[in-house]
Amino acid sequence: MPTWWVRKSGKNKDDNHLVQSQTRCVVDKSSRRISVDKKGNGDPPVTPSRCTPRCSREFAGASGFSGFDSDEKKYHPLPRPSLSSSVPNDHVSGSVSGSASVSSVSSSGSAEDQSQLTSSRGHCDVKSNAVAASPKAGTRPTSPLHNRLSGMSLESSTGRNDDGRSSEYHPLPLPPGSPTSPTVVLPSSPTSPSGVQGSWIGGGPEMSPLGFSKWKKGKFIGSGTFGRVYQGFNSEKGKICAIKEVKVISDDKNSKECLKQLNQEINVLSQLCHPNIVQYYGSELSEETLSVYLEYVSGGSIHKLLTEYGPFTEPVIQNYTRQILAGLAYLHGRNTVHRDIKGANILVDPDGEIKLADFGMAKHVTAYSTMLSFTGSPYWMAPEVVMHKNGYTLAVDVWSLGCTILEMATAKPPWSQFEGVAAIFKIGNSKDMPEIPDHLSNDAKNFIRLCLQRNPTVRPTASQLLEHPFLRGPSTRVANTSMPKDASPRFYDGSCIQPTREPPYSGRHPVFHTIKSPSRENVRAITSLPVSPCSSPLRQLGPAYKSCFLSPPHPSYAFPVQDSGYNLAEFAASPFRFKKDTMMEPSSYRAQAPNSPLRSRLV
Ligand SMILES: Nc1ncnc2c1ncn2[C@@H]1O[C@H](COP(=O)(O)OP(=O)(O)OP(=O)(O)O)[C@@H](O)[C@H]1O
Repeated sequence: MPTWWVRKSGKNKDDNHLVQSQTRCVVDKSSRRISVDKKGNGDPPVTPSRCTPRCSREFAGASGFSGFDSDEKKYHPLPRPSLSSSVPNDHVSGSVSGSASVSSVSSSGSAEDQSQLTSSRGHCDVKSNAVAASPKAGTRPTSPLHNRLSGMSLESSTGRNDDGRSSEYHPLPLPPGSPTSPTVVLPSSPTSPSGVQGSWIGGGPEMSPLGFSKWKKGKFIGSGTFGRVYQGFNSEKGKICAIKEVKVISDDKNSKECLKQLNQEINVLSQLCHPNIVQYYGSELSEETLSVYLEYVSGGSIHKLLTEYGPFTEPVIQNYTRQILAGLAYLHGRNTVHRDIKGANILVDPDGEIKLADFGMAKHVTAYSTMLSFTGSPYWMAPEVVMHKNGYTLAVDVWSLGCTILEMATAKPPWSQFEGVAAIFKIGNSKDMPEIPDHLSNDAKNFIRLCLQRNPTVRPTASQLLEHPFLRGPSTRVANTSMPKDASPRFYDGSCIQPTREPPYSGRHPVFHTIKSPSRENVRAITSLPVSPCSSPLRQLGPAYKSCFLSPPHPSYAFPVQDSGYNLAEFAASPFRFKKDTMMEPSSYRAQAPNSPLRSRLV
């Protein structure tokens, strides 16, 4: 069994070692995720996006728990828990200062992620709703984190304190778009003695009358790189949820990283509402843990299904792919990139409905920003990510989708015959296309090839791919038994709401092609040129590999090689064909000398 497929714990240890020692990339314990941060030096300033009707809600998620920088010298804002002590009303409202505090801690790519997310929401006034929205709004919590972070042990497996008492919880925010969605946002607290700034996650009447969380933690489902997942139960509504939990341990680097990831997930998910994206219900901070409450998807992940039942048939692949794309089109329509699309992060409910999950890597992209961090799971990673170019776009998800389709067809990801660094080389520095199983239809093969084009600017967008014949073929009709019953976003109790920032859905089925994909202008702005191979993790491998740094752009950046029997030109000529971006034409690239200053920071 190839090492990539072994479950996380303890697997690929040798491989991890190899990657870490040779490339200084960080490879997680599963070796399926690599992270390389690059300093955001010289980044253009992030311009806040315009205020939308949902901004106040977004503040609740964004301004609260503001992320953790891996740089130990910097402050690490933590949620401000508990509602126990009083606070003057003027602290409860007003334009949020959270973004400022976030920005102040941002220097790495990861922290920059946070600041971008927050900055984009940073100019909305939440004053008017603040006090009215929550009965608790007139009280300001003290931050038990101050005590906790000075070294308390936080091990508990029950979700309750070891003495049996419940922790104090944050009220849960209502789902996005809720008319009564609370908008209480507290300004950042002064820095605590432990050097941690406090801020508050969300708010809302999701506490029981006694002040305890309505959510009860149930059986353990599984653990990921950044936390443990449990089943949960809403004691008032009788609804099941998934609880993603991270322990808050002071002065623990790992805990901070996990908290940062979970906060990232909260920031992104709290703004999303789509049938093919796992629904965010709320989050709470107790004395010991940060918990995120999510829609429970009982079927498990595509990865799990593949492990248990083997490769999927083409109709199933079609069906799942279409739903994944629907979720991606929605996400990309909000200029948000998932960055970690793979079977393990795509859940399936018992009806075969797909839910994109695990948004810990997701990031909002603005026209003025470039994505600088190198993060994700290597086998599903796009070449431009592997090569750590000066910016990449929503197109990275399309590449990963192509890899996921291959994963569904073969029960293993592309390049799985290669280990660690070798796989990274193959993806980033070869012209090779991963093997596509022969048994797939020509439509399927063509679809995969379109996704796996090395030049991100010629990759079709998610919306464009929804129109591809592969998803419209006869087998789609056979397999299409579980399209979302209702494409409208939903409250956590199942009722539907209309998205505020999205083109309205018409009727019972989503009109996905109306979702506006980011303009090519934006893509240009996002994608900084030239290609900068010097920032690639491959560069860390030393002089022996330097020849690759001066390589001209791959010829494979041209339209992909034709597969026998399928007329790719026909697809290229179709109305939804994407345009080539002349900005990314090979002549636009400038080679960078291998001894140019290294601009990336590998952690
Ligand atoms: N909303 C959910 N409903 C049901 N199960 C879930 C839900 N979210 C996650 N899980 C399950 O919990 C386990 C851990 O998920 P998590 O997202 O933390 O990690 P992962 O995706 O497996 O790995 P990684 O974090 O490395 O990508 C997985 O088995 C996943 O299928």
